[in-house]
Amino acid sequence: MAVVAELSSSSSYIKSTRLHTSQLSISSTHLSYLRRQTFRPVTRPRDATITCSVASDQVQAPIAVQAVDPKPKNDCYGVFCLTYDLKAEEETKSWKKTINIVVSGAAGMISNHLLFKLASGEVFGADQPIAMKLLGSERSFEALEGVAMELEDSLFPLLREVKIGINPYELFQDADWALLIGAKPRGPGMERAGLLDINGQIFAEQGKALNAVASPNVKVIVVGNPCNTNALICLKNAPKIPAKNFHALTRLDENRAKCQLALKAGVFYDKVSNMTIWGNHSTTQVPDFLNARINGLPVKEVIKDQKWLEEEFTEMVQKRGGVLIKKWGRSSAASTAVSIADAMKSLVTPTPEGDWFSSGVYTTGNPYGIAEDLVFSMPCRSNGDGDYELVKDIIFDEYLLQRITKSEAELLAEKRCVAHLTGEGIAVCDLPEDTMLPGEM
Ligand SMILES: NC(=O)c1ccc[n+]([C@@H]2O[C@H](COP(=O)([O-])OP(=O)(O)OC[C@H]3O[C@@H](n4cnc5c(N)ncnc54)[C@H](O)[C@@H]3O)[C@@H](O)[C@H]2O)c1
Repeated sequence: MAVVAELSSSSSYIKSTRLHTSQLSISSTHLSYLRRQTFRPVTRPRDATITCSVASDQVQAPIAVQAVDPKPKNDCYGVFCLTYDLKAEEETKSWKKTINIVVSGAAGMISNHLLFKLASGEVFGADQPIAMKLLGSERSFEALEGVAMELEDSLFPLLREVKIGINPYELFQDADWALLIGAKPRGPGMERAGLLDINGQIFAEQGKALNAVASPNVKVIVVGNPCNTNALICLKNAPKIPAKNFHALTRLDENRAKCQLALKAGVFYDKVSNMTIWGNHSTTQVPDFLNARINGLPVKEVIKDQKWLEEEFTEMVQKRGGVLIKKWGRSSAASTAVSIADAMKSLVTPTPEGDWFSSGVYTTGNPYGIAEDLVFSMPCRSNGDGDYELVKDIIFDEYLLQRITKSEAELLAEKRCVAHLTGEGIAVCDLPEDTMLPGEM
């Protein structure tokens, strides 16, 4: 049986293509084949949609390719303007509904690793189509095009749509996930308060845009620093979205802590579990060796060197980012991207029995006595539906409580410093000290 694909919107498109059924099936490999071999536009298309009609067990003819109204500039990028008709595909029950993922700072170093992991299916699985909306700054627009070109050339079967732009209100439309990475780095001589203000404004604006146009159950992971307070600003500006849906990324810190414990204990790092990072993603963060386990045993039963745990280990995790900059000449990007993918996977797959993961989440209602209305890294578990709950059976000692209190004080001060961005009045900046981000020297 032969099927026909026709494009009618523009003479610069291939007008008609005949395919044999052997070339068409519902597998991602074949969809990739179709994209590669059949529907490649002659010039960059902006005004056509391809509709594929396929049955679950066999291909149904014909494949109709419909012209649609011209789309506004940047509505889709290049080959991704040739979108498959997902409704028809969903009828086959072979493909899941497309997930809309927004990535801000998409032309930056972290995104350069992350986007390709997401598009390959690593987070959501090999049968989950995704659409990517890439948000950049005005300055990075050309670079965004470069990123989109690389995504085109990667021929990812699961990547159904790519949009690039600089307007969050356009790109956040119906977002299921928002990975907010884009932020300004702290410049020479800039006070931490200055960084809080300059980046806080970005996250206030993006919170408003999420509130206006994203899916009401969008999951938001804030990576751009200072990420805890940026996440707080973002959620305060998005009252329609549950505060619980906002996360500040502390997974990289958790991964670093696991690695150092494994190294000291002489075991492979998959033997380290129950690792909590408490508090702020700054040098006041607290890697919790009291509750962590190695081979199922409390860390302190395996690593008996309390001084190393309290001093060397803690400081090593807190300052790992700075040491890496010294070696690399730039901040960690690949391992940060890995940790973002880990953080997402932790929310969409059930947490292994007895284990947990760290994430900077909203403190209101927390069982640990941490001040309410902050975004604070705490131990979480998920049943894989995108939501999480805080872990209850945690033990504390004086050392741990003292450290947590210090990080809490820092976050309370950061919150006062951005009151003008959270709708809580006039900002008063009395930061206890100019602590650094883990990636600063
Ligand atoms: N939470 C963590 O664990 C962690 C780890 C590493 C880095 N970070 C932070 O992540 C952020 C990004 O790091 P990177 O290495 O990718 O930086 P980068 O400078 O390579 O990229 C940042 C990108 O964001 C863009 N950008 C700036 N303002 C924007 C805005 N308003 N909207 C959209 N895009 C905007 C820039 O043009 C740039 O392309 C930094 O704030 C960094 O401190 C966090």
